Amino acid sequence: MALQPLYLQPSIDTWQCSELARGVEPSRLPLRPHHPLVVGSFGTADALEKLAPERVEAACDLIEVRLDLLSADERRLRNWQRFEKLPVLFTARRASEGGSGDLDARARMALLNEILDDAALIDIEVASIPEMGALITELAAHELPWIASFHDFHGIPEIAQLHAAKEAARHAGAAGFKAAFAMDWQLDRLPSLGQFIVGSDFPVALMGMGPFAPISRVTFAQFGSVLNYGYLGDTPTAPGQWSAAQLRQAIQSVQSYPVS
Ligand SMILES: O=C1C[C@@](O)(C(=O)O)C[C@@H](O)[C@@H]1O
Repeated sequence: MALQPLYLQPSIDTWQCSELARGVEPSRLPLRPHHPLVVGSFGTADALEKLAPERVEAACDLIEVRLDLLSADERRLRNWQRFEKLPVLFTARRASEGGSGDLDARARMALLNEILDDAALIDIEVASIPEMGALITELAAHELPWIASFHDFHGIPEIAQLHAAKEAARHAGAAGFKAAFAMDWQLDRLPSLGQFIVGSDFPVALMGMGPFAPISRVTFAQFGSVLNYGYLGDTPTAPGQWSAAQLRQAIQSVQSYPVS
């Protein structure tokens, strides 16, 4: 499969300032300012095996395969190759940020190393950067971009904490920064979180989890969040996710009202 790596662009048109500027032609950047992408996330091997590619293509711009949710036999099938028109983002999530199987850094790197030829983008937690240096070096050698992620299942981080995590991601050579956090009632935090996206010269994706996940995901997309996750099949990969098809439709319905 010869898919191009996926390059991320900041939500405002300042990509020249970012790490991305190194040798990358803007024309190769599929993310355009205020044009958020929808990520269809597979929560089960069954969906990966059975969903019709046309249905998946209609629901999202790229797919996420959660390697930590698949058995060794299921991974060997490489069923993600059925979706040859879509870029694939691979994730092997650490347990402390919601991953399955309590995989240590070595095991997660081994899973990711197996699929590099099929990958357009890799997810590495900001917290895993220090222990996954070997993989990060390998990705740089393959010119394969990666997104640095951050998860908080208890509440919304302070902007200063998000800023520090984003700068750690940028410093380590990530192509973007993504944070998912529990949002129970704090809708009043949406404007400042939105401004965190709008004011960034580095690609940022934010998403709430829990009761206000749906409203937050549409709102953050309006602010220019670059990756917006929904599930494919019947099993969400985070609490409160929309299905990818619903999310895409909702984002499309508000796309004439971008916030910047
Ligand atoms: O990091 C993320 C985002 C996510 O947690 C969400 O909130 O939609 C879903 C995960 O599968 C993915 O790896």
